Amino acid sequence: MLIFPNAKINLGLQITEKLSNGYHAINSCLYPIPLKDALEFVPAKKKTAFNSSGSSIPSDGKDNLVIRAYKLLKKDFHLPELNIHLHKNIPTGAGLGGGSSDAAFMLKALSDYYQLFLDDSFLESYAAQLGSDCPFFIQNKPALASGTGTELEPCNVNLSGYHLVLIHPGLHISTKEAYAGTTPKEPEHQLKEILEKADISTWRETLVNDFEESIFKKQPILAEIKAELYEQGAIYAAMSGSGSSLFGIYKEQPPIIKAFSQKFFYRTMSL
Ligand SMILES: C[C@](O)(CO)[C@H](O)COP(=O)(O)OP(=O)(O)OC[C@H]1O[C@@H](n2ccc(N)nc2=O)[C@H](O)[C@@H]1O
Ligand SMILES: Nc1ncnc2c1ncn2[C@@H]1O[C@H](COP(=O)(O)OP(=O)(O)OP(=O)(O)O)[C@@H](O)[C@H]1O
Repeated sequence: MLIFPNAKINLGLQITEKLSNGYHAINSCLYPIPLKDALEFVPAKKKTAFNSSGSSIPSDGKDNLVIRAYKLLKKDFHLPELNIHLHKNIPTGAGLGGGSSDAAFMLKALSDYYQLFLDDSFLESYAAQLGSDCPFFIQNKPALASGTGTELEPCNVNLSGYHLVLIHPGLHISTKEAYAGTTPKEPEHQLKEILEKADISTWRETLVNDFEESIFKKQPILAEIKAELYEQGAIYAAMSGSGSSLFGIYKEQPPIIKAFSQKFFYRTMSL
């Protein structure tokens, strides 16, 4: 079976409280974008084997999230051994949810391929065990995430027809460290109101990623990239997730920003 896990961007990210378990309560809209990995698996005659190609995956000392997703289902359902290949296109540690997406797509694909007939809420409960961003990729539609990010409700925001510029300057930011550097606070604006009622031209003033303040202080290049995205005509620009990717949303296909396209991961896509 061959599948194409896509990435996400965050539209707004409000960090509202530090929880007793060390996690943080957030409000954020997760929005799918057409930047994809490729993931293939076939039944194996011998023990399960995993290999990957494309961009590198820094080891975090644990199994790859694809394997962790497979083991999670195998524990509860009788699944055969597999040969698995993952081709990475989505930069890691980039705030794009690439690993989370790979894991969620693996759960969905195994349920389909082996006819487990697991519904979305069941799959989301498995995904939540793999990471805060994982459940979103089960339904993979614009969603308002709250709690630690695993509580999802549909978000009626539609960016079809707009163009996106995505820049990853190659800074791998640990999500854990990013959260540790923030100061939780009550949000000034209701995310749902901004996204579902306010015109996109107002987002620049109200749609904030709370990670930016602390991360931009440590990595000023990120603030420079965001400013240049606006300089080039973005209606809205921000860092995605805990970074370090930045994105700009444009009405028309924007010019290539050569200063960045020649040295960073740089993609433009239609939404
Ligand atoms: C920044 C976001 O990507 C926004 O979409 C997510 O909140 C993070 O999702 P993720 O990368 O799947 O994060 P996880 O792998 O679940 O958690 C990594 C680490 O980030 C911190 N973490 C994560 C989520 C959260 N709501 N509060 C946290 O403090 C915890 O220290 C956790 O150990
Ligand atoms: N299939 C995978 N793809 C990418 N990273 C993986 C994968 N499996 C495990 N990882 C580990 O998970 C870490 C985070 O991966 P992921 O790409 O989800 O985070 P991210 O890009 O920072 O997205 P976000 O911050 O939005 O969650 C990587 O640094 C890597 O060590």
